[in-house]
Amino acid sequence: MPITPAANLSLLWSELPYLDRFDAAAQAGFGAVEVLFPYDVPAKETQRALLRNGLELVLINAPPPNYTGGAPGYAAIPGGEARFAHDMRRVWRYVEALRPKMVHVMAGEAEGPAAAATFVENLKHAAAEAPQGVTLMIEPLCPQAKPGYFLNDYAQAADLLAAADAPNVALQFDSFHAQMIHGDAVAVFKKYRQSIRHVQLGDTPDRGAPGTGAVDFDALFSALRAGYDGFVSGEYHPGGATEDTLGWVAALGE
Ligand SMILES: O=C(O)C(=O)[C@@H](O)CO
Ligand SMILES: [Mg+2]
Repeated sequence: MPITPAANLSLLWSELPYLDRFDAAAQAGFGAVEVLFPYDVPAKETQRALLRNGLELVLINAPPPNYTGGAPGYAAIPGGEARFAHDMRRVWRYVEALRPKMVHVMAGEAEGPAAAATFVENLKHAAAEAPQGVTLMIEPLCPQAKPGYFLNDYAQAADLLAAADAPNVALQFDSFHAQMIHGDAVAVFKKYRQSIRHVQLGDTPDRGAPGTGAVDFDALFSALRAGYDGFVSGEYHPGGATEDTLGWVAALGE
């Protein structure tokens, strides 16, 4: 599969009602989209929006459904195993209807060895019950965007992936978080390339569109073209009309 651009419909076209964003993405030329939290509407409605636009769904997040104000996941919370298992049952129902290729499993707010062990066990269980063809993703989130979040470093993610040791658990690389955490998103991409199965784009420090901040996108896109063949999703705050921020789609292919 070549590099395929995708639009994150939780951040792009956020001024439109949720279901209208699918139409806007298709009109802008996208064939693939991702949605962080599709749980506020029945899966059938999202399914219809995908179908009427011929769009492929790349990724959804594992709950919490109440992301705005709710805890950012339970996978790494010691004692939260039952809640995690309950959440995953809901995720699988949405996966069955929407057929995303990937599910980002959110860790939650925690720290220390017990949290790491809990995260690994929960990932193993979820990986064993994931439908064929669905990959579970883990993603380090920077403290500036997600204070207290357990998974906040790419070396930590590599250790967790090694401990989970499952072929359907992989790393989600986000240029915004990688640059904020480690200061050089390109170096992070190259170092962890073998574990990366999904790429998201945003610039620092404000999570703006590619080209508005400090990430070296020329170098990142060269590195992607040199050996990455998955989806590359715009996950940033457009700060205006989304259509005016899509120069990265053409630049990816140059
Ligand atoms: O915040 C990000 O970056 C993400 O990719 C989300 O999946 C977290 O909800
Ligand atoms: Mg991301």
